[in-house]
Amino acid sequence: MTFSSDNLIGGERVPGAGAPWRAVEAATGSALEPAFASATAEQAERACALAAEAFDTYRETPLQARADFLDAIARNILDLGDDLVTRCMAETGLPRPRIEGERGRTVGQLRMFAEVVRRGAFLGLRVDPAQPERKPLPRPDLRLRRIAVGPVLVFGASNFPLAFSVAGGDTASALAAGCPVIVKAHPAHPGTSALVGGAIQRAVAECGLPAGVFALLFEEGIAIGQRLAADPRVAAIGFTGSRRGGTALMQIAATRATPIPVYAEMSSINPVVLMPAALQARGAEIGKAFVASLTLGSGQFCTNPGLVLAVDGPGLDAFLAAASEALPNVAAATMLTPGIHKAYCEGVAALESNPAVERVAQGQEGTGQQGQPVLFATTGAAFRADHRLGEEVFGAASLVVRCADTNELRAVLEGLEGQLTAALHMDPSDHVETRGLLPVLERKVGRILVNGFGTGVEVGHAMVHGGPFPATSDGRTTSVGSLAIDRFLRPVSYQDMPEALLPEALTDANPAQLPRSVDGA
Ligand SMILES: NC(=O)C1=CN([C@@H]2O[C@H](COP(=O)(O)OP(=O)(O)OC[C@H]3O[C@@H](n4cnc5c(N)ncnc54)[C@H](OP(=O)(O)O)[C@@H]3O)[C@@H](O)[C@H]2O)C=CC1
Ligand SMILES: O=C(O)CCC(=O)C(=O)O
Repeated sequence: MTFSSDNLIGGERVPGAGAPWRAVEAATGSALEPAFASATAEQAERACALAAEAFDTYRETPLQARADFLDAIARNILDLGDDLVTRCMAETGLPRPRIEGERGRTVGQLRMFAEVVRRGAFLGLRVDPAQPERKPLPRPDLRLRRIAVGPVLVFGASNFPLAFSVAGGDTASALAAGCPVIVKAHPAHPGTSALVGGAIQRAVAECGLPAGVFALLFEEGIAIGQRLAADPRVAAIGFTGSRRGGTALMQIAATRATPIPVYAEMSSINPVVLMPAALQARGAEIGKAFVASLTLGSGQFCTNPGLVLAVDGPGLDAFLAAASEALPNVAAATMLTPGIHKAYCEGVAALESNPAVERVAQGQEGTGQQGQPVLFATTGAAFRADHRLGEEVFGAASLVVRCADTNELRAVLEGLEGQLTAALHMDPSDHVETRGLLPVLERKVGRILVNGFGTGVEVGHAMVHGGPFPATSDGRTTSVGSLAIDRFLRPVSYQDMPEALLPEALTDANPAQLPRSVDGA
């Protein structure tokens, strides 16, 4: 399979400059062709200029045309066929079913946003007709719509090379909102990024859109990403990755002459709360299911269950026994990058050396860049006394906290940082006790789920994949599901604007019959 390793800017392929670098085959560590060269400062500047130039045209494209564009991207990604799957497997070490499933999710996500665009409800149209006779003062005519915020900078994630990367949720929701997108490809999967970027670039041309609607820049390092984040033409940033990277971008965005929002998804340990009746009835069954979720994708999910909380007793013992039986059967799996593998090994070593922590079980030993799954346990008191025990170890490691009673369990929850998810395992007789925990969980997490695990986010209209800091930089929103479009929209109100100058959707005729509220109804 051959493909261009050039940056994609303004409908053209533009070779980068500087020392060439190559993708690494995750399983073997060997270099993969072709060589990539990082984008230059001038190329970043050009991508921003073209995005700004395209903005006013793109945001006013008819909704049907914008939806067709999203559908065209989906089609072009599928047309890449097995070339995309095999390259992605090589670069990430993730198995075929996972990559094929993720491709389906990516394409489905684009099509969902196409449908959202066609329906038009995202525009949030509101009309308050004038009341010239109102006393003591007449009321003006007010009409509101939401417009796109401007060019959006997206950082592809290492752990979801398709669904959270070049054509992932951030890109799909920004394009749906009417924002041009500049992607900084993750250097862990540049070939995958090049293939998907080509699919988007072709869709831009096929749909007759301005070429600045999409750009893809490669970089091994952070200088170009930081330059793009600081560019005055960039209006918002989408990011999935480390807390360090996310907070660095938040800092850049907040200290620009014109600060902009950063939607960064960062670290989360996703508490799993095992309620007493559920534990007593099926502790062993939950233990087995937990191991499956913990080790999925070598644990490289931000929704990975990194913390388990329960009141100590025979039910928890049964859970631990089942998990300890299942875990040694799990093979070590290749991790995404040497850096992520190293960080995982260091995180595990820190837990191993903590005197308040015991290792309960581990999976099979790995070689090279493979991560060995591991399960630890500690007490509620120890967990509350040492904040390091609440830090994310990205990979298949988890910590069980034996709580003395429900009060201690609640105190542990109260002490947690913001999280993407919390999973409750409970039976009907646990309802009263669980009700008492819900206000705490609502304050701490973006999604509360019952009798399951958070890995494998459903892409839908009622999904929240977000949460208070540090799970994300802005807990008021989501990066998965149709609500993600709200991040890239801003309301504009038109007061006493002549009908001839109003956006079509706000005219009395409303020719496309888009949904809108009148006087709040
Ligand atoms: N919560 C989550 O969803 C995820 C968390 N992680 C965590 O992140 C760790 C590293 O994984 P990785 O995916 O490489 O995440 P990083 O945050 O290190 O990198 C993500 C992207 O952001 C860029 N970047 C990183 N730091 C900066 C910065 N200071 N300024 C500008 N750009 C920056 C990277 O560039 P470049 O690589 O070129 O330097 C890369 O393109 C993992 O071990 C894990 O702990 C990772 C994936 C998902
Ligand atoms: O669990 C999922 O499906 C999504 C996880 C995720 O968003 C991530 O790991 O970055």
